[in-house]
Amino acid sequence: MRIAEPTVERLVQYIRFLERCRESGKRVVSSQEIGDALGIKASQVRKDLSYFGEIGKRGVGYNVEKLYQHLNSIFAPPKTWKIAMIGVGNLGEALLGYKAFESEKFRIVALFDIDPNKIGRKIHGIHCYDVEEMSKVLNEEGVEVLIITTPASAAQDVVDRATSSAPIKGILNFAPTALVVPEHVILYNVDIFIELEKLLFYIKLKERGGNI
Ligand SMILES: NC(=O)c1ccc[n+]([C@@H]2O[C@H](COP(=O)([O-])OP(=O)(O)OC[C@H]3O[C@@H](n4cnc5c(N)ncnc54)[C@H](O)[C@@H]3O)[C@@H](O)[C@H]2O)c1
Repeated sequence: MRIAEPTVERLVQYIRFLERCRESGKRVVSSQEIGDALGIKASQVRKDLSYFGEIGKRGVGYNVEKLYQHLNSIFAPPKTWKIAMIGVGNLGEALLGYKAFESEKFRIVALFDIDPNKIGRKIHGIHCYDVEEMSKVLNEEGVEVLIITTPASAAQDVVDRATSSAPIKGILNFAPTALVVPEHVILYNVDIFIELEKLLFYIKLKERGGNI
């Protein structure tokens, strides 16, 4: 089943919101409440959730636990994805310090860098290896996903080396460069500046009453 990217983003938001509901002991939630908390129309929430089968009753709301388990089962197969990060500079370290990485669904098991001051050290509790050891470590650890936070100039080379020597399935790339990856690898680019440009564009559009 092909799910549009904005839908996937909303589903992730629903899961996060339901996590908060579970933590606070809330048992039932309505599409209106979910929508209000996330700034999404209740009709959109109902549409998204009905897409995966009827899991709520009209007028009664959704059982938080059931909906949470249901949405999670769409996203995370019952395994912990092993991730390696390549390039542990300012951005890499900031990401490693981000609480969301403490998850049952994925675990960063190895870091790689070329900086002798980082190699052999633990950063946020994770061992940093020499990038030259990448092939060996990726295979030993069973890494399937890479996060690329190297300078743009180094990204393609590390990706080529990793994908040609280990069974990598997906790459989350932060380096501002158009990476070429083998067909079996899913590449996802994250660029905060593109997001910011988009935001500024829409602010301008709104200020002009919808006209460019
Ligand atoms: N996508 C975004 O929104 C976003 C935001 C900020 C930065 N960036 C990009 O993320 C990347 C990292 O930014 P930063 O500020 O952390 O830079 P940084 O210079 O602080 O860190 C880069 C790290 O990569 C290491 N490195 C260099 N060459 C390497 C190689 N061949 N193999 C392994 N490691 C290597 C360096 O030693 C360093 O630790 C850059 O490409 C930057 O443009 C993206």
